[in-house]
Amino acid sequence: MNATIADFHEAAVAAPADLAGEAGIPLSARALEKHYGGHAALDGVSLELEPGAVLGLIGRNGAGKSTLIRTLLGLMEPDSGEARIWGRPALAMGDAVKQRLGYVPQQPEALSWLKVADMLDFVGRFYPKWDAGFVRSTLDRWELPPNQLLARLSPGERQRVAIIRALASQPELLVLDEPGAALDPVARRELLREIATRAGEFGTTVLFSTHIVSDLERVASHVAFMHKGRMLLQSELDSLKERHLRLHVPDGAADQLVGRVPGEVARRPNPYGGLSVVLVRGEDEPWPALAHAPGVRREVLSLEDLFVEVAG
Ligand SMILES: Nc1ncnc2c1ncn2[C@@H]1O[C@H](COP(=O)(O)OP(=O)(O)OP(=O)(O)O)[C@@H](O)[C@H]1O
Repeated sequence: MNATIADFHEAAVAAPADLAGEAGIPLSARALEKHYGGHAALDGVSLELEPGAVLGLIGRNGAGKSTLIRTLLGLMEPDSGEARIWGRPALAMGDAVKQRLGYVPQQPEALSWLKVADMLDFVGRFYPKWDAGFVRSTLDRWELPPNQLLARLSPGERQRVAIIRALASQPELLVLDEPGAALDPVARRELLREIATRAGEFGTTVLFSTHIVSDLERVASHVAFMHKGRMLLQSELDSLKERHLRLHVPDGAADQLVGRVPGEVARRPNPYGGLSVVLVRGEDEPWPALAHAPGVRREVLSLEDLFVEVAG
C-alpha cells in the first residue's frame, strides 16, 4: 500500500513553481519539512490556495493538518521550505496582512481571562473593518453569554466565540483548524452556512481542516488530502470525482492481472471474490483498457470512499 500511495503522491501533487511572483495567491507553500525528533510532521508539503477558493484539508488524526496550518500562517518555523501569504514570507507577516486574515485555532485559548464581549471589543480595535453589529447579532443568535468569562465557557462555546472573532474582522482569508471538532451538529451547520455565504457573496478565500467528509463536501470547492505528513493530492472537488474510479474485476480477469495498472492507487481482494482496483487519471486522460474489459464493473467513488482508500 505504501508504494502505491507514494506513486499517487508523485502523480497528483504539483509544487507551485515560483512562490515569489504570486502576490495574488492568498496562501502558498513549497516543500515544507517539519520534524519532531525523528518523526516527520510535514514531509515535503506543497500547496497553493487560489483567491476565492474554499479548500477543505482532510486527514486522519496526526496527519499534520494543524502543523501545516500553523506553518502556513507563520506561527511555526519549518525546518526547510517556505510558506507565503499573498506572496510574502509568512514568517515576516506585518500588521497590514494580519488585518486581512482571520484564524480560528483548534483550541482557542487567547485572552481567556476576559469576558466574551470585552475580548471582542478589545480585539475589534485592531481591525479597520470590524463589524460590531455582526458580533452582537451572532452572539445573540448563537446564544453566547456576552458577560461570561471566556475561561468558563465550554470548548464548543469558546470555539464559536473564536469563529465570531475571526468573521467580524471581515477577513479576505479565513483559516479554521477543525472548526467542527467541538461544535454540535446544529452549530456546525450554521458555521458551514456562514463559510459558504462568505465565500459566495464576498469572495472570501477559506482554508479549513476537518475529519468530517460530509462537511467538506457541503462547502469546499477544493480538497487536499494529507496522510502521515505528506500531501497525497490537491484537486478541485468536482474534477476529483471525475478522475477517480473503482473497478471491480471478477475472479477470472483478476487472475490475469499481473503488474500495476496505469494510474493504480490501491488494490485489494473483494470479499465476494475478484479484486477491486482504484485508479486515478490526469485531466482529460482516458481510462486504461482494464476499465473497459468485459465483466469489469466501474464504480464512481464518493469522497469518503476515496479518503478511506488512500488513507485507510
Ligand atoms: N509539539 C509537538 N511535539 C512533538 N510532536 C508533535 C508536536 N506537535 C505535533 N506533533 C506530532 O506531529 C504530527 C502531526 O500533528 P498535527 O497536530 O499537525 O496533526 P493533525 O492532522 O492536526 O491531527 P488531529 O486531526 O488529531 O488534530 C503528529 O504525529 C503529532 O503527534
